[in-house]
Amino acid sequence: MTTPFSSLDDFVALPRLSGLVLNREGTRLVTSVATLDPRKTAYRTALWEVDPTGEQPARRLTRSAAGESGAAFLPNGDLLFTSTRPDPDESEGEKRSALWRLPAAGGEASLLLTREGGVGGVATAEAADVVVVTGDSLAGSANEEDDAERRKARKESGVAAILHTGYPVRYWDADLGPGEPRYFALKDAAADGDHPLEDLVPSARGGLRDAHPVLDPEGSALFTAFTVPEERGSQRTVLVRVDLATRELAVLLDDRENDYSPGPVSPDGRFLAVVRNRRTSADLAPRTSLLLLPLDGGAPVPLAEDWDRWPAPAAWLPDGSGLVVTADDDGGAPVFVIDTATGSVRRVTQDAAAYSDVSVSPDGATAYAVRSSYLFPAEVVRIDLASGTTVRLPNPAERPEVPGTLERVESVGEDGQPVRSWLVLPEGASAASPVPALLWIHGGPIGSWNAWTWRWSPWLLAARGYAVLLPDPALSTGYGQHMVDRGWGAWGQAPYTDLMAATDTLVAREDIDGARVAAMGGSFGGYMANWIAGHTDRFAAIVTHASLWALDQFAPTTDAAYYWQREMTPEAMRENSPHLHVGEIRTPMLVIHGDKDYRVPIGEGLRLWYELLSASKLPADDDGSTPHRFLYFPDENHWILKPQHARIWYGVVEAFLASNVLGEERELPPELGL
Ligand SMILES: CSCC[C@H](NC(C)=O)C(=O)N[C@@H](C)C(=O)N[C@@H](CO)C(=O)O
Repeated sequence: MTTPFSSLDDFVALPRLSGLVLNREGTRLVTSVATLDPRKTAYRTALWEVDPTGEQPARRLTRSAAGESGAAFLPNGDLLFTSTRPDPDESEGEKRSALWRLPAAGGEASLLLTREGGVGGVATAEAADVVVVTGDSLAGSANEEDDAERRKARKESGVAAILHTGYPVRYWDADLGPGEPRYFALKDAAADGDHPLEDLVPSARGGLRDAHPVLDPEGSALFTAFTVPEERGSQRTVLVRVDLATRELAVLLDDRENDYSPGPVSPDGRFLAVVRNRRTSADLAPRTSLLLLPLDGGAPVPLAEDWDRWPAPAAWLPDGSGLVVTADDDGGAPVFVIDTATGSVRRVTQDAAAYSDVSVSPDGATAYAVRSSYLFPAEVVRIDLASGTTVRLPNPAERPEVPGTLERVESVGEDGQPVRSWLVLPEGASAASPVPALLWIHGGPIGSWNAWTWRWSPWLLAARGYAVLLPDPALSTGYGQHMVDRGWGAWGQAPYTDLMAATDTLVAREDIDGARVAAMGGSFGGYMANWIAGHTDRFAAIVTHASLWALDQFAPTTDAAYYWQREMTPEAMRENSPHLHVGEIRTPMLVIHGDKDYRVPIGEGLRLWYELLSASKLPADDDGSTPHRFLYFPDENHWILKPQHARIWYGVVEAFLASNVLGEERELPPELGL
């Protein structure tokens, strides 16, 4: 069967949907769809409208070469979005992200706000014409004019230097500073004319980094996580309230045992749902729980404290009787409703899919969400909150047909813990015709194989005849706190033995050829791939993407050193570091790394590569030849995002597996110039 997964060109051209917002009346849904640009070298995002009734086909709302994102409705139905499209009133404007408004009544989108430091995100109040935008200002700028002048001076002098006094200095793939995130109030966004900005937290410093404002329904206050620096390069996030009229900032929750971030405000404005993340240590694994914080000054009350899942709050029921949440659960992330009076939890959606971006209709009967699974990419659905019946609405794109089947399988860890996996089987797999297989290990490590990702598509391998096992070993979410606790600070133990147990179950199947099995992982999954390489020879090949190699080097050089240093003592780093086992590696390895990876810095990939060639049991020969390969992306980050690079990534992985697992040679992508 030919599907889009048979051809890498077809695969990268599949449209990718994300995000969903609902207007106040519950009559309009807007989502984003990324498609290839005409040169096929970048993705371009446009906004699409999806009919909540399911009667009309989806229709495209925006169209520009720059693309659009960050959709948010105003109470009057106008749609705000961000875009770097050109300012129609400036012939030679610089390309920067600005705020645009598409009128509910129809017509062209107009430019609402442009500023030198750009517009990052936008938050709107449900019942008032109040908008808060996020955007960068230089740390020393007194106001918008001053900021524009300082930026100009910096640019004209060609100075890129940044003087730091604190930590962190980088995030993901970007240098932090001298710009810092701020929140700006923009009044009367629905009206024409100028919209002066008010800097709501001028003393923010780095406090609003990686935070998102949540507005109350009346637009009188915003709630946000605020990062507070601590001694020795550490930090915590506290919960703050900013009064939009007075700009007064009040700290609502702050202690050294937890990080806090805001969920939605109750419809009556009396309660804030709060996510509490326990501060980790070598002995204490992460734990996520919910609080209801009375906004009249009362003490926070835990919600559904005994529920052994980690909820992400999405929306309140309009009468305040329930909080709609999603939570990882056994290879999915269903929608649940928590009764706010009793804390009892009711599962709403019943399928094995992962839900996100949930909003609730004004009558409280219906929810709308984005849903995906390993069978289909993200799509917009309508959910009957009483029955859980879920309907796929007419979407901007059809589901791509997949070349095989998906099964849920179980194995047993050394301590008796059930270890659950998704198994992708290619067409034709049978006892008479057993197929080669790939163990694909997820990252995080706190996470789960429960949603479609474009970066890790098992179907491309299935289309080439491989079975792909996607296991959730120790440290995975959706199986209770114990599953996380049993792997915490001991990555080379239960996570590794769980993966081996899952592999044992895989190769015991009659439809799998146990002699032709490879292992692969990215990021923390790459760490596990490296650990596997030094501890077993059972795999014919190992692919390790953006992987942690030498933990004592990784932990202080990653962009969030404090996070990993809390989990790993120096002794735990020694006990769990793959680089100390390089001398045991007898398996051909494909190392992949992007130079702009600040999460797992390139030093990990460089050192792994040199140590493989110089110190493994498969070192480079005296003529320099080696079974190992290093695929290096000078301009990609932790993730390989450019469409043509994704094509190269999958092409090289496939050729490496073919050579080492199947004993077959494949042509490498010609763009590699070999
Ligand atoms: C403040 S660092 C938190 C670790 C972070 N965790 C998650 C859930 O992503 C992380 O970036 N871990 C990486 C080492 C990693 O494994 N990332 C994976 C999973 O997100 C990836 O594919 O990027």
